[in-house]
Amino acid sequence: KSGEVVYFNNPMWPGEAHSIKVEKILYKEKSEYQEVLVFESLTYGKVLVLDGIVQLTEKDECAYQEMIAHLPLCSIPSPKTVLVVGGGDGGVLREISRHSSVEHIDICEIDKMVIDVSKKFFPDLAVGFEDPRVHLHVGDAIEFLRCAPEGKYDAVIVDSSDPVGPAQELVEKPFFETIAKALRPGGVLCNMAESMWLHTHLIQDMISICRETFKGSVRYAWASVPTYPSGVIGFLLCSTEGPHVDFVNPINPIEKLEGADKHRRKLRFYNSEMHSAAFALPAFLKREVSLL
Ligand SMILES: NCCCN[C@H]1CC[C@H](N)CC1
Repeated sequence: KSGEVVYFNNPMWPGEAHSIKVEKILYKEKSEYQEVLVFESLTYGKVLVLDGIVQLTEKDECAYQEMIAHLPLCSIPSPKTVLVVGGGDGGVLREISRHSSVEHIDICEIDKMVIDVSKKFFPDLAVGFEDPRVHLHVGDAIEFLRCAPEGKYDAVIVDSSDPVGPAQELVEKPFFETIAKALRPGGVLCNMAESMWLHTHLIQDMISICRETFKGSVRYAWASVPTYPSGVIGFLLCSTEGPHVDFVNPINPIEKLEGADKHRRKLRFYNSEMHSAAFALPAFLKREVSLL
């Protein structure tokens, strides 16, 4: 209710809860897949919640959307064909469309309600759907990728919710194998990869699977997102066999793209320094997930 504080606790982060003060509930319905909630918060703008898990807030969504899109796309010379798995709020599409080299963007989102709710309550994110290069597929990404042509994509971005509920299968080996098949040689994957403080076992499992599945590089990066549990979120960057990809030093720096579009919203988080810094990892993580 308005004025109350809502507590987000979940088996994904036992023994702790994150709380945000609610000003006004704006939307609350059950879709075919999950409960969709939107509320106006006191200090983070509007907030999107799926099955009791914060997906984004207007105040800090820039960190996640900009990093998950530009870490992969700035790591290859001239991305042309991109696939987004999930991402129904449109924020990642908004970021991909900054890249003038991109000619075709497929997005596969399972829950139409997320798209409709974002268009109604989060126009600054849903603007991503207006780009003429975007081709929307409402359905299960497992099926979509099973049928995807071999070597079609330069980049795949998996902007998923937590692997509990609809996104469960998106961290399993068969799914990663279909992504590797759909990527061209030297193509790149950027996958949401949870919290270094809370999920090192899951991160280790994902890294092991990706090391077997992607014969290029596998690197872990992270960013600060205050409204995600433990205040950080990780990204797993993988490249397929082929032209070497150096994820740490962006070959296609965003700064050369900026200013191209006067009326486009400015970047609020990502830049080439943040890109490189994102791959610096704490000692415990390097040890625990056997990262070089
Ligand atoms: N496109 C909005 C972000 C979706 N990804 C988030 C990653 C962290 C999760 N705990 C919640 C969803």
